[in-house]
Amino acid sequence: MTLLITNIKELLQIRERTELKVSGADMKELPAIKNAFLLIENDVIMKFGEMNHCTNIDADKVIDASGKIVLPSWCDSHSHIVYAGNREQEFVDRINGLTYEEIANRGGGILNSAEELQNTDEDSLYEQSLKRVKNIIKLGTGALEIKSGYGLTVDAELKMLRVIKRIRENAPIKIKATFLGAHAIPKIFKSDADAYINLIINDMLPLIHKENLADFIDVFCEKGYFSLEHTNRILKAGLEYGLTPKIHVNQFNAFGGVPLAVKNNALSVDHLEELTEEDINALKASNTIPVALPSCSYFLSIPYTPARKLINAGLALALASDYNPGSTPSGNMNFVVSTACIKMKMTPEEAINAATINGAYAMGISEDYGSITTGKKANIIITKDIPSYNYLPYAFGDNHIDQVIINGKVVE
Ligand SMILES: N=CN[C@@H](CCC(=O)O)C(=O)O
Ligand SMILES: [Zn+2]
Repeated sequence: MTLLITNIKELLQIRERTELKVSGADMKELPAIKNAFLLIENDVIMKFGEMNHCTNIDADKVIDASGKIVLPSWCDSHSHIVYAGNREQEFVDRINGLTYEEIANRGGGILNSAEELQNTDEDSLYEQSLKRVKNIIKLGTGALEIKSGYGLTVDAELKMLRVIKRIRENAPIKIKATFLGAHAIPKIFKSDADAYINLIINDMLPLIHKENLADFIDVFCEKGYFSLEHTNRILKAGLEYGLTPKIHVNQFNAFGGVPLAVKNNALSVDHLEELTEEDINALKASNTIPVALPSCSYFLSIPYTPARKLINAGLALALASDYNPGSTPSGNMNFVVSTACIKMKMTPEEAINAATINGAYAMGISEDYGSITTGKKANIIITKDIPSYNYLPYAFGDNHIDQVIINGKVVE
């Protein structure tokens, strides 16, 4: 099956297969071809170039993209899209003056979602979550990382990870799974956090390994959640089972989590609303990619990750949604890209790089996803007729997507 897209106003994000991420000043460049074509064979990008080279191509299906921009689909490297119910009451409580921290301290927050998930059966959890996944595919997401972390018991963490596995088997997009048993300390372990950490290491990890349910390990390294010592123990235990670290760090407080993550060869460090010079220096000497989550900052009214500081220091930066019921009830990567431009002063080129190739890097899949490259997976966004790619983040409230192609097939 071949699919030919012709008369593309601008084909964005053309890269060599060896370019696994884009860093520093290079993020300002978004290699593109104007008046282009793109040929897809089965699920793979076969060929592309200027329209005047589009000769003698006999395709099964042709899409005329006159006036439209074509780019790789979004690679969302941080989500908690598997959850039960919602936390709209906490949203109203925050409007009325409570803080995220106060809500968590009185047993709400992550523990609230955990209780709801523990009481939800696996099929219902799967249905609720798959609906959200289908929704974000229509919004242009073509690769997604999904975390556990709303289970917090052996059974419920396994239930979440099995649901992620079912989504991976049934949704058309690329899915990576992360074990986040260390998302919060359950109430019954409040006065004995070490006992919960032992449960994660001695009970959860071996079972997850046995069923091959996770690619990565995550910890919420934060005051009131998991200390540096806890984080170090859990990451090391995960590494023994072949799970690469990707951690939540510096959301509210910076106290050494970033250098610790780097020491443990973390693939990514996510959040970073707080950031120190020591953190930047640690990242500079590493392959760990920082990941910013602007929708979370927007929703909680907390500081935005200082993107300019990171990029100006020569680092790569990825953007992700953080889709979850508490701090970010949205998985819309178009909003993420706009908000990064508007609030974090990223240029459209930087934001698109951060949400495609660098997002793919933050999931360890940038050899196959995140750019227009011969041989890569044909996961593509075709926009509506828009003046230029700047218009995507500029007109932030509108949906500019006309069609989404996943594995070479148009999503209905
Ligand atoms: N900060 C930790 N975890 C999630 C939010 C969890 C929640 O509030 O349910 C995040 O990345 O924002
Ligand atoms: Zn998160």
